[in-house]
Amino acid sequence: MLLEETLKSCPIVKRGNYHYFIHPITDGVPIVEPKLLREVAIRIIKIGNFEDVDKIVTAEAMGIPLATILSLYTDIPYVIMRKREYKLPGEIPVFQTTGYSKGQLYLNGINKGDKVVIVDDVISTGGTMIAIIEALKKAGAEIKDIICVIERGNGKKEVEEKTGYKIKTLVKIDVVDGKVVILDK
Ligand SMILES: O=P(O)(O)OC[C@H]1O[C@H](OP(=O)(O)OP(=O)(O)O)[C@H](O)[C@@H]1O
Ligand code: HPA
Repeated sequence: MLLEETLKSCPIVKRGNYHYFIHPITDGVPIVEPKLLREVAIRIIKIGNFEDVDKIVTAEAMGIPLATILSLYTDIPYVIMRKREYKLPGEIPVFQTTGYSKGQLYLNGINKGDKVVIVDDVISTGGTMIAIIEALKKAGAEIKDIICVIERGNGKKEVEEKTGYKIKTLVKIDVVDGKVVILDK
């Protein structure tokens, strides 16, 4: 499939000690082909539970194209956790760490009791997913499903153990000797 094929040939750069892979779905670079975007969206819809869901939730920046296409296919609205503070009433700030960055994420637009599906491009250390789940719990949302396109490292397992939620992914990878390798899940 196109997702696996494009991952195998994508470039790797170092960000501190972190070997960062650069791929259209995770970075929008060098170019996002509609064929790939469609394949990823359809694969997410096939494994995801979008029944009776009020909102799709994602994190800035690279969850946004995914949430947009999923929203168009499912007719479910979406909420973006932004890195910018808006100071709106009820805004929920949470701390986010990744393998190469630290910062804040801000949640708006979720009401108590909302049924949500979380979607993101990658889960690596799991720091971002922990922040998203924490914010949604504070908002009183009911998390119906969590789907990430790509998993690498131990983040998925750690978040599952810590939170009790199951995280679905499309592909598991590792970065070995400057290359992406596809792993069995
Ligand atoms: O499991 P983790 O180690 O937290 O890594 C995963 C997160 O890293 C990336 O986000 P980033 O904050 O770099 O923003 P971007 O979408 O702008 O690249 C990606 O979009 C995930 O949200
Ligand atoms: O290696 C990566 N590449 C792209 N996005 C990411 N988000 C976490 N890790 C990565």
